[in-house]
Amino acid sequence: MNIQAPVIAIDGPSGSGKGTIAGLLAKRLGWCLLDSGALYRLLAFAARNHGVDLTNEESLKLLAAHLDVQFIGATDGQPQRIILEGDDVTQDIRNESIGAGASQVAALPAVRDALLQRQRAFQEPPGLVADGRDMGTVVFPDAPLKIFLTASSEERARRRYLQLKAKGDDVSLSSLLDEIRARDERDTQRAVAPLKPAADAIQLDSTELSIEQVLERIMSEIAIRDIAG
Ligand SMILES: Nc1ncnc2c1ncn2[C@@H]1O[C@H](COP(=O)(O)OP(=O)(O)O)[C@@H](O)[C@H]1O
Ligand SMILES: Nc1ccn([C@H]2C[C@H](O)[C@@H](COP(=O)(O)OP(=O)(O)O)O2)c(=O)n1
Repeated sequence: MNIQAPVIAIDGPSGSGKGTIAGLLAKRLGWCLLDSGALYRLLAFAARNHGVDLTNEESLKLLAAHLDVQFIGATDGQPQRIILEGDDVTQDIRNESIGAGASQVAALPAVRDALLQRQRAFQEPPGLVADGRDMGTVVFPDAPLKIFLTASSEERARRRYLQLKAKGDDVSLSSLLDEIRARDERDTQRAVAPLKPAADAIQLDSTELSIEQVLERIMSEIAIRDIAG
């Protein structure tokens, strides 16, 4: 019998805290981590470097299928690093322009298809924490725990503002709010794998919760389901 490693799927809109929570959970459980949004960001970044238009579905599909990327696991004090074609692009892909490009290429069915198996390959023992938009609905529909993490758009823009400011980026709160709303609109309205909670997802609004409180809520759901051994 082929018993697959369990998956915890964390989906939700930009700035809801998915990446932070997924990274902390993976560390606490000693599980693998899939930052699926990074794949779409990497594709947008690679397309820009190779002069591929973000509407050219055929070329983007080829680029996605051959994306030369390595995820180097988090070590104590160091987050996961992402290497594209030999270069460390961990920071370069974390800006709103690449986020918007990622959202644009992610609406193309051929691109999603080309990245599907690459995402499923992350499902390895002892388990996987996967964050994105369609982890619970499309990529890992059998995940024993699905979280749909949200927060108000104002709170998400505020979080992103503080995050980018701390990195030294020159950003404005009002344009970040506009960008977050535009991305929500594109991600929820697209025809293929739109951002929406799986029927069996637990919806968690983190607007008034700290990172630690969100983590504890999810840890208690893991304990109830007895999925982490
Ligand atoms: N519950 C929370 N309360 C306050 N800040 C948070 C919370 N969750 C995440 N953050 C912060 O918000 C920012 C965006 O979080 P991130 O994990 O990148 O979101 P996402 O992956 O959903 O886009 C980060 O700087 C993170 O530290
Ligand atoms: N599983 C996924 C993950 C991301 N995407 C798309 C849609 C998002 O706007 C972009 C960027 O995703 P990412 O999770 O990195 O973005 P945020 O950190 O939430 O701002 O990629 C997707 O369509 N499906």
